[in-house]
Amino acid sequence: MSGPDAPYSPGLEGVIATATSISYRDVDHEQIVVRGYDLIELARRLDYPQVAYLVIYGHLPSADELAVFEQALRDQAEPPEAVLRMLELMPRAAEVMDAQRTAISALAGFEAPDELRDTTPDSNARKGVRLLARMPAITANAYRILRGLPTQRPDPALGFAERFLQMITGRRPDPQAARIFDMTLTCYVEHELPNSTFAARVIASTLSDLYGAVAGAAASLKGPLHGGANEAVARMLLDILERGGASIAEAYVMERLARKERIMGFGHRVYMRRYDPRAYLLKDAIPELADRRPEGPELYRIYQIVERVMLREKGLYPNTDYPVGLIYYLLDIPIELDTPIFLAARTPGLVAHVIEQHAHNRIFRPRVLYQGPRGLRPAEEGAPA
Ligand SMILES: CC(=O)SCCNC(=O)CCNC(=O)[C@H](O)C(C)(C)COP(=O)(O)OP(=O)(O)OC[C@H]1O[C@@H](n2cnc3c(N)ncnc32)[C@H](O)[C@@H]1OP(=O)(O)O
Ligand SMILES: O=C([O-])CC(=O)C(=O)O
Repeated sequence: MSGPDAPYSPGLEGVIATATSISYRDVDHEQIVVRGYDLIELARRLDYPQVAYLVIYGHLPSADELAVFEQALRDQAEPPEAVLRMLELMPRAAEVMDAQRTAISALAGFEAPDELRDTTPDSNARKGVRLLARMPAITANAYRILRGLPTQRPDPALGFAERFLQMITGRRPDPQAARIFDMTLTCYVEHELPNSTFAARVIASTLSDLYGAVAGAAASLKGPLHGGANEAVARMLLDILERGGASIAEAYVMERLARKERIMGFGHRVYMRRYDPRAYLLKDAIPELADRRPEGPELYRIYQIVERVMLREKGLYPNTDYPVGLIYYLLDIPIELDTPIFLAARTPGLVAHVIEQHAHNRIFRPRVLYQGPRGLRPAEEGAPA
């Protein structure tokens, strides 16, 4: 069925919008299948660059392939100076995610015109690796520039996650921080067809370029119903702490639910009544990290109470953004960087989807269920409107 007779599904719930061989949320087997592997096993056993390679190229890298890939991520880690200078012109009150998205758009201008418009898998992968390499410096320095801090240069002696965290905090991360940060990046790397990936594919389906598709995905990811939830989680946990801590956590949630407000970091279109496997994995990192900040243990108690109340009252489980909001806070990451980091980590997934869309393209152009008036006529000249 097509056109006005096709069934209408608000929010496209349950609609199969594309075929893909990149990833799939297998609800029945409680697995996130990424290029045939279980994402949770990948996050447990491999480093982020290995998984990023898998997502972009479709197979796990050999030792040589990984060495070349990591070298490319190091060699291309510095964004053009002009992009950073452009960020300096943004108002200081601007949001970091908007600055990051602006920098992504600006990077398109640094590609040779033929390369920018080239939609072949090779060219998209080349551009995608360049973008991924630059994402940490762009993301960390978007924050630093807006907040009047000195910019940081990527340290080629460090691995991807360490390099990223070092530019954010300004100090070399210890092994525990680097390992857990790396694991969060892998958990974020790819997740079937969320709103942001769909946005990227819709944009790519006009044969628009990779940078435009990723910038569009960034705009989508910013929203609190999607990636913006990790920031909202951190702010909520701190709000509960400030208002009295664990002793008021249950009442805090109950009041908000009574007002029909959403508790960020819970619920999911695909998981809805099940635990997001990434959230299940990442929650175990919290007790390990809790003592890194004086308020950490109390925040962890609040975290557990909110989770319990949400399950009891709404039957809803945490999604990935719930543990990540607290983990990033415990790692001394400024809250306004939480969602930009999610986007940086999701870059390989977005690149893979743009490659796939361009390689098997058909433009997205759905229909509507029209509910407006018909048959109206503009007023005759001189007649009252
Ligand atoms: C990495 C990610 O991007 S994961 C998603 C991150 N987003 C969030 O954490 C934001 C909070 N969660 C939500 O708003 C939603 O669960 C979404 C947007 C993720 C999914 O939305 P949908 O699939 O459209 O679910 P929908 O909004 O229809 O919710 C179904 C029911 O659960 C309730 N519900 C869903 N999430 C929540 C929540 N976080 N808090 C309170 N109630 C909720 C809804 O009120 C609704 O209840 P009702 O049937 O009694 O009206
Ligand atoms: O799949 C979704 O809708 C959101 C999500 O969990 C993600 O993008 O990681």
